[in-house]
Amino acid sequence: MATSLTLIATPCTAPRSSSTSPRSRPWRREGNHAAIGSGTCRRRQRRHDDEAVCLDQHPPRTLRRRPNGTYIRNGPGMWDVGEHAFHHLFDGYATLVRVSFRGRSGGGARATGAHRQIESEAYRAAVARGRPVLREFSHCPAPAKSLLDRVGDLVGLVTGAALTDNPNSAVLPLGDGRTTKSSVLIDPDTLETVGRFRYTDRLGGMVQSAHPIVTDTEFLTLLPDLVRPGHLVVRMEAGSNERKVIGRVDCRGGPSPGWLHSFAVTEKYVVVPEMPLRYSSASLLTSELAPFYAFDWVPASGSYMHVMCKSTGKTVASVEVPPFMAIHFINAYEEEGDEAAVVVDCCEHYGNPAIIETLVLNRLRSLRGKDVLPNARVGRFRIPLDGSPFGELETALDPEEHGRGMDMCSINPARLGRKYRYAYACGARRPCNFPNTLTKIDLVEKKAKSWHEEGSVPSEPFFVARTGATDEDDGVVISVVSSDDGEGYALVLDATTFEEISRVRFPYGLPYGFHGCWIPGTE
Ligand SMILES: CC(=O)/C=C/C=C(C)/C=C/C1=C(C)CCCC1(C)C
Ligand SMILES: CC(/C=C/C=O)=C\C=C\C=O
Ligand SMILES: [Fe+2]
Repeated sequence: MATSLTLIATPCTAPRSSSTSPRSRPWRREGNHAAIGSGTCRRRQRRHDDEAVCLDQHPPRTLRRRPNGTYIRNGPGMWDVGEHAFHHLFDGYATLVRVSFRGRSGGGARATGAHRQIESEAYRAAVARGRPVLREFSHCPAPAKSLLDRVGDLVGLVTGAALTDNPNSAVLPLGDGRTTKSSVLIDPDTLETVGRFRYTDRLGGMVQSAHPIVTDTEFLTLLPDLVRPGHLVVRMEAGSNERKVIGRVDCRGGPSPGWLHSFAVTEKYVVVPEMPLRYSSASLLTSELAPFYAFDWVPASGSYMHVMCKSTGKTVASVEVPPFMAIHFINAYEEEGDEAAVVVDCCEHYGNPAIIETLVLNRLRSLRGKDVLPNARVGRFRIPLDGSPFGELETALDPEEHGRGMDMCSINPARLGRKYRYAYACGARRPCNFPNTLTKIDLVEKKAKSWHEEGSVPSEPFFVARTGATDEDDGVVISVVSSDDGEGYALVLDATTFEEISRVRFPYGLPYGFHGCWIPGTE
């Protein structure tokens, strides 16, 4: 049986029934894929199946770092449907990109690539009707005209059926090697949408963190509770379809939970962030946009970090912290001793939600070369475990090291929840309106090394360890790049030196995308 993968719908996981089997629909490539970096829309028709692509020559010293396996990346690749053009980067219908590397001992190497739309119900309905039908990140469908339809709309909002199931953020292989969890199941070879996941529990959860943490043994995620403001921390064992509640964290500020795109874990704890960018219940109920789409920015509500023990479900620390704005958490670890604490790192936007507006598509397309990317840093929280009411937030290294911009991070997964040294992220070479470098951040030396190519927009640098590696940075970093001329390639960097090993050219432009995963090949 082919390995299946989980695509985590962002963030609506409401299971939907479907009358047509996704398999019965031939794949079609509607709309266009706009490489946001170049601002061009490439309308060349392409089959979804493999296109021959070549690996550039490798300098001999890098041969032992040649990857062997498949990289799959997800992201919002289609921003136009019918006459409708989406407004925000996060609205686009999910597009998968796959690059399969076949390293050969003693010489050559080959790689093939493919891309394909995910057939979520949101995507299928939009294609069928020639306009978006469900609520996307920045788009609310027009309210129904008749009273009956309005009742239908309200039911849709309450049950979550009106919210998107467009899974445009992450793609995760489940640790059980058996099957996949979450809303959309993907065949990693053909990228075909092969089914939908149904939880067997009754936790509901219209909305969940876009970045569940998946290991060989478990799947951890957070479910926001908008009725009694708080978060459920839930766990699903590998091989099970049933999420179980570990515990609940009550919100300390605001009328609703903070947006939780991602979160962090240590070996013993789950860290639940609560930032002032909070779900807008009014927006969700009235289907009207809030100042930040589905969110309000409520600085007066405060910022907090909660730490829950994974084994007991008890909240062992709940501290107020300086205001913060973070979409992505990098990693966390425990510090023992007299001053026991949990250290949590994130891509922090100086407590400023402006990054959300920066990602509006017409700004990305029209402000190229203008220095309008808001500053960001590696924000390091220290959460004391001695009952103190406050936690600290400091800047982990001089942000000039990464051009005062940073987001879209990865680490060596072997360091998850443990003390670590290296983070990989997209950084900035200014002036720019979007992260345009790949950066390797050394959190011990407090230095960064960067890769940059004029006019190119690289996506998240994804770390893949070398088989048998023991050093934290022994491996490669993979990123899919949209180049200035609208073309696209997958880039492989040596994670130690951060020098280029190879690039795999796609014979056509690729859309910008978000997060990827790695499926090791057979040796
Ligand atoms: C891709 C990414 O980073 C974020 C995407 C976020 C989405 C699609 C969020 C959607 C929504 C909420 C966060 C709250 C409920 C409404 C809805 C618009 C589905
Ligand atoms: C692309 C992005 C932030 C860039 C900031 O500099 C965030 C994407 C989030 C999706 O997962
Ligand atoms: Fe993300």
